[in-house]
Amino acid sequence: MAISVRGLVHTYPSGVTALQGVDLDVAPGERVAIVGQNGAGKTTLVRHLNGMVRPTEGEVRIGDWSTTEKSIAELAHRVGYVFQNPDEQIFARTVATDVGFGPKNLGFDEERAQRAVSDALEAVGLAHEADVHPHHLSLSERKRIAIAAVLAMQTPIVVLDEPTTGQDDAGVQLIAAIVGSLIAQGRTVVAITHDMDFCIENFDRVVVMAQGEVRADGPAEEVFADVAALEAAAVEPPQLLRVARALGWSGTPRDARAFVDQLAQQRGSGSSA
Ligand SMILES: Nc1ncnc2c1ncn2[C@@H]1O[C@H](COP(=O)(O)OP(=O)(O)OP(=O)(O)O)[C@@H](O)[C@H]1O
Repeated sequence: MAISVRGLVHTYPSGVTALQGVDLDVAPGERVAIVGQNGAGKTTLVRHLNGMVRPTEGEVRIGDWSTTEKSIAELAHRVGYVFQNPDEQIFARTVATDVGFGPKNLGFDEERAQRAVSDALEAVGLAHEADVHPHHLSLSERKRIAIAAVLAMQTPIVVLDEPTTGQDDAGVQLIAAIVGSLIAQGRTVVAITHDMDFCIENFDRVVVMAQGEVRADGPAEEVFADVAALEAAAVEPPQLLRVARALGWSGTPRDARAFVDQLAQQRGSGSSA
């Protein structure tokens, strides 16, 4: 399902204007990462997608719906939102009840709801914790409960706010696999991330925000090659790219495999650039 954001301005009651006129189109099935410093407006932008925050000016469309005409409950059929802090999202006494809340609220019948819950818990590696109280689990596990709760809603659009925070390598790999599987199912994924390695390895398109504006938007390779835009937005390129630049390479290796291939090529050609 497509997302269309037009001329979006948001001013909080405190008087802070967090978005200064944002335009963004996301095609159905696309995966987009939003990056930028703290306070750039990323969370404010994505909270417009499920109606938690409403435009001061401009419009947000989710498929053929304008968010201003829909309630949060209606928008929940189309947009699943995973909070940055899982404790803002988790409230039930068992993991399974928490993950089952969304499907139940969306009107899934008992059988579909149960399957949605068990598939989602399986996907995040927590099937064995279904009956445990979420507060007995670690932050990284609670984060995965929050992801499962949104997966179980089977929405065409999934928004992830800082999904890899607090995850170890295995957790990051698991989240990368979830993003891959959502895309394979034709769903649209929008993720805010400060983890540039996760970003370049898993997202084809990167949107850079600073001071409530989109400063760069395009294929990951192009955006991360735009040194001026990254510096202006105070975004550090991914680790491998920094090493590649230090070596004087012009290419943009997106993961360790691509880096090693490029290294082998350079050695083969006897060149340093
Ligand atoms: N509920 C709120 N009330 C008032 N101001 C807010 C509120 N939420 C965010 N802001 C302000 O709006 C601006 C943008 O914040 P936002 O959280 O959208 O940025 P962000 O890029 O998501 O940052 P972070 O990476 O820290 O989450 C900041 O100046 C922030 O202080």
